[in-house]
Amino acid sequence: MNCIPIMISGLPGNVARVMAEAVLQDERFTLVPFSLTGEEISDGQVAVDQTTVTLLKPSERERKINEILESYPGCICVDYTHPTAVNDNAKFYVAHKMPFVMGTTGGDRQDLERTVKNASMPAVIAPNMAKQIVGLQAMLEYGANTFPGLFNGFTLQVKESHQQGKADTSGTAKALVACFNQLGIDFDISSIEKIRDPKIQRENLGVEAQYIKGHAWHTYTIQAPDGSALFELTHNINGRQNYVSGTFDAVMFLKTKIDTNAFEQKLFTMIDVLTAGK
Ligand SMILES: NC(=O)C1=CN([C@@H]2O[C@H](COP(=O)(O)OP(=O)(O)OC[C@H]3O[C@@H](n4cnc5c(N)ncnc54)[C@H](OP(=O)(O)O)[C@@H]3O)[C@@H](O)[C@H]2O)C=CC1
Ligand SMILES: O=C(O)C1=N[C@H](C(=O)O)C[C@H](O)C1
Repeated sequence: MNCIPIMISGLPGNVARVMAEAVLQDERFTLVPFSLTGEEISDGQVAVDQTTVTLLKPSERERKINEILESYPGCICVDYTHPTAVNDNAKFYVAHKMPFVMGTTGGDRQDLERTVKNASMPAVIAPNMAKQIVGLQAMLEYGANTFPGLFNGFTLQVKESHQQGKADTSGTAKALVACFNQLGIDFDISSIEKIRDPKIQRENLGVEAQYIKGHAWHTYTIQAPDGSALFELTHNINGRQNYVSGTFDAVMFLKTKIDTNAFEQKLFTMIDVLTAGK
């Protein structure tokens, strides 16, 4: 089988590096030696293992992309960049008919969905690519759709802890809050408690030192108004390896859709990917 060319956007960022290294280890894929990055980047190239990747600033990408696509036909993009880049990057991929997996959170999510729905190629968009968390999301969505209002009047507390540099409120937490809202709980995403202080993470939460710079710990606490019932859901991810398998499943999902020309629908979620892989 020919290798699928993968362009990882977001190098030299944390997740993009993990993904690029994993692409190099996976015989299904070949790493496109270019990466969309930010305007402030100083170095023009980064090394990923033995591969030199050229970084393309927003001001440089238009000039290079046609040559890249000629050299790597069928290229699929994987975007792990920055909330401020989500919408422009999606528009860039769509303009150049590049299917993509958008792992980056934040940005204008309604605009992102509109961009993909009007595109000629499909995309997978998900705030979390860890398959077990996607499964939890699917369970909660089922519950919310099947038993709307089940938790009417209950209260919710959401705490999410991530590495200090995380720019935005967790997209995963926002997605689960939407399910809790449908279940009847009045809660606004602005009330999500963001924990970014390494001291609190170490001493209060117990995040291991090795994961302080890369972890995603979420706890959702639901209580009955009279205090007679309490429910708690926690999902803690340490490091970034847990996102690789789901990301690559999303790439293979898009490849199958494209090869079978079966994509009237353009916008897909990780629940679509998980369901297809049952
Ligand atoms: N869906 C999922 O499963 C997961 C999603 N995420 C999300 O992925 C994103 C990246 O996380 P993380 O790697 O930790 O973040 P980092 O800050 O480590 O990396 C972000 C990278 O994006 C680059 N960047 C900034 N602006 C642009 C732009 N306009 N175009 C292209 N690249 C740009 C940055 O470059 P510069 O240094 O120049 O700013 C940086 O290298 C976040 O939104 C995070 O929430 C993270 C983990 C899992
Ligand atoms: O920035 C991260 O690290 C993560 N971001 C995603 C989010 O915002 O939900 C997924 C996970 O929490 C890790």
